[in-house]
Amino acid sequence: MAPRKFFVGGNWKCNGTGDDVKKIVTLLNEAEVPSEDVVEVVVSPPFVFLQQVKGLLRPDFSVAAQNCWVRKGGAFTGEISAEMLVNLQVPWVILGHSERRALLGESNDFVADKVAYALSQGINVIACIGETLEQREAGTTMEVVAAQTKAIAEKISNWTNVVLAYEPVWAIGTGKVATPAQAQEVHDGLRKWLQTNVTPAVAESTRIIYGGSVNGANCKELAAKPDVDGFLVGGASLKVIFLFPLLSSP
Ligand SMILES: O=C(CO)COP(=O)(O)O
Repeated sequence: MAPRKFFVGGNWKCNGTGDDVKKIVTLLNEAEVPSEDVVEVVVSPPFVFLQQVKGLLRPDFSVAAQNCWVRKGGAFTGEISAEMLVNLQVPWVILGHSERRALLGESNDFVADKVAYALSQGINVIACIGETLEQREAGTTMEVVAAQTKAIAEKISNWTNVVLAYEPVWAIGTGKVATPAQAQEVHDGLRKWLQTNVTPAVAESTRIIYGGSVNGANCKELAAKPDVDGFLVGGASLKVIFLFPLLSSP
């Protein structure tokens, strides 16, 4: 089976202005990085900048939306449908980010429905899962991420276009990165879960990426772990320096 291609996602979250976008994209475009055969780079600006980023960004990088509606579009004020992303030729979407799960009450089932619907429309999905600090301290990390993954697994039959992003909530935006051993333990557990509950082939081919306070200083050690297939970077992705160390790994 082909090795899993390293994946680097930059989640800009709810940040930036049109001018910032121009600056970041210019720097991304100038960066010398390994070929797209080796590393896949996807940046995720806020909806309103997707078109602008798409228009300016180098062709070997692609873009992701940060969310989309759970079903076909219609009378859902404020939402963006998967069909609209297809229409704009946005190939990826991030779904189930913990900020949406926690602040907007997105449940495991709701996220799973979104994943299934986006996939059905031909959009690639970065599906986010992860435990809170309380859950980690209670020793339920694997149980929590397995339940989040199970909800998705029950609603999809093809994992080809899914990247699973393990993002421990306690590590997001806190500067408190998971140790490489902690990340590897959960990624390994998730791969075993996929092996047992989906198929060994899906376990082998699905990329499981890590997110949570990743930066140029800590990414190499994390990337060296066998089950860490890339990153979903938040804060550091607004600074282009994030690319250089990340793309030189593993
Ligand atoms: O939430 C994240 C990526 O989706 C991670 O954010 P930080 O890299 O800012 O911790």
